[in-house]
Amino acid sequence: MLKVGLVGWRGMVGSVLMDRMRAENDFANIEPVFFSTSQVGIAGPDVGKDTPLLQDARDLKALQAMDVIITCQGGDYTTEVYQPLRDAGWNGYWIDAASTLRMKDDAVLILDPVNRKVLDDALANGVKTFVGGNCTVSLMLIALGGLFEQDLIEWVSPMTYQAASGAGAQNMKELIQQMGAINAKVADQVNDPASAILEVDRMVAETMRADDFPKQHFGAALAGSLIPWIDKAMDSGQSKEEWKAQVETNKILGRSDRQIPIDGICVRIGAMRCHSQALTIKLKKDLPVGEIEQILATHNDWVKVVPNDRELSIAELSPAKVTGTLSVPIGRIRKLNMGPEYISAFTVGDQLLWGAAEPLRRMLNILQG
Ligand SMILES: NC(=O)C1=CN([C@@H]2O[C@H](COP(=O)(O)OP(=O)(O)OC[C@H]3O[C@@H](n4cnc5c(N)ncnc54)[C@H](OP(=O)(O)O)[C@@H]3O)[C@@H](O)[C@H]2O)C=CC1
Ligand SMILES: N[C@@H](CC(=O)OP(=O)(O)O)C(=O)O
Repeated sequence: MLKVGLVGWRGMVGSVLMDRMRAENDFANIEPVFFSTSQVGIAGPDVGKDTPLLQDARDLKALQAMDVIITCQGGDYTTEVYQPLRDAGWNGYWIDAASTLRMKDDAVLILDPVNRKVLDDALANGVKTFVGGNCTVSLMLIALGGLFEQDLIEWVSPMTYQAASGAGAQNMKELIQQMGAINAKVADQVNDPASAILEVDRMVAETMRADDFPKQHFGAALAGSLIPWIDKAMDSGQSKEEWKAQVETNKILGRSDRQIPIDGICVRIGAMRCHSQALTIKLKKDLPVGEIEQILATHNDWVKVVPNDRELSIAELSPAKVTGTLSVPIGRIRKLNMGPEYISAFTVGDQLLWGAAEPLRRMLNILQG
């Protein structure tokens, strides 16, 4: 039985990972050891079997006793601990949700429904470092897996609508505070059938622009508004989130030769934990929509093709419907006026499940054969 160290298990991504591992009975097949950076020595979470008290996540000796370490603790922790642990001679499997190691040559990106062969080859070649991809990238690949697998895509331009959860737990709370602050200011007028909507709108705008509007984490209004920039700025003019789309997609697919161009604009919107993406795709050839839908639908167990129908699109392609599930619906698939090889699509996925936690637990299962 593999001795598995879990770090970051009580954070937001870690909690989703724990829920999934409990639901799939993953703890039955491993010897779990829980680590913490702040709660050393107290009892760990209930996983249906005895576990040692919480160990110090910075204790290299304790970490070296693990066959596998899964971390959702974040990039700073990875930066602090990973290399010293390797330098100390630890040769176990490191499975990480953070982006820190993603572009290292000796790290492979995990998304097994899309790149199982890349993962199997890596394991056969002795790779020991496996990193979950960026949430937007992983969700796009689960949705478009069939077209990528058959090498039918010339390029993709994803325009994203990303949830508050991608920025962290505090940001999710701030979004709700913002909604509450707006409602509190205009509740009487909203409930008064005789009130003038333009006056309500003026009060809302004033509330969002006020100095005391809760925006400590986002730095701007998200409720009733949006933020057209996610992560740091790159020299290319892209945001780092936009830069990740091409480099990570091609790395997940194991393409080192000809890169598939992928570029668009990433936008934060007031959804809770589902990222949505409007995709413009140039195919390598003119395929009937029915055939495209068939290729997409049969690729994996989680993608769900939604017919390009008004009622179905509204019902199925929404963060409210998808949140908390592993389903990745894709719809609005139609030919664009630009030409027969150009199609549109719209996809939604829970960024904490396929976007973060799920690839990690599946990698652990792959290690167990
Ligand atoms: N948020 C996202 O969408 C995604 C995040 N990631 C990666 O995962 C990392 C972790 O993200 P996320 O889960 O959002 O981070 P969190 O801030 O929710 O958790 C990180 C750590 O904070 C500590 N912590 C302190 N106070 C609390 C508290 N009250 N409740 C829970 N934990 C607490 C815990 O460590 P301790 O027990 O040691 O105190 C915990 O493991 C990110 O840095 C990123 O690298 C990857 C993909 C998506
Ligand atoms: N940047 C993503 C969330 C995230 O954590 O991404 P990454 O794992 O690439 O750092 C978002 O804001 O929605």
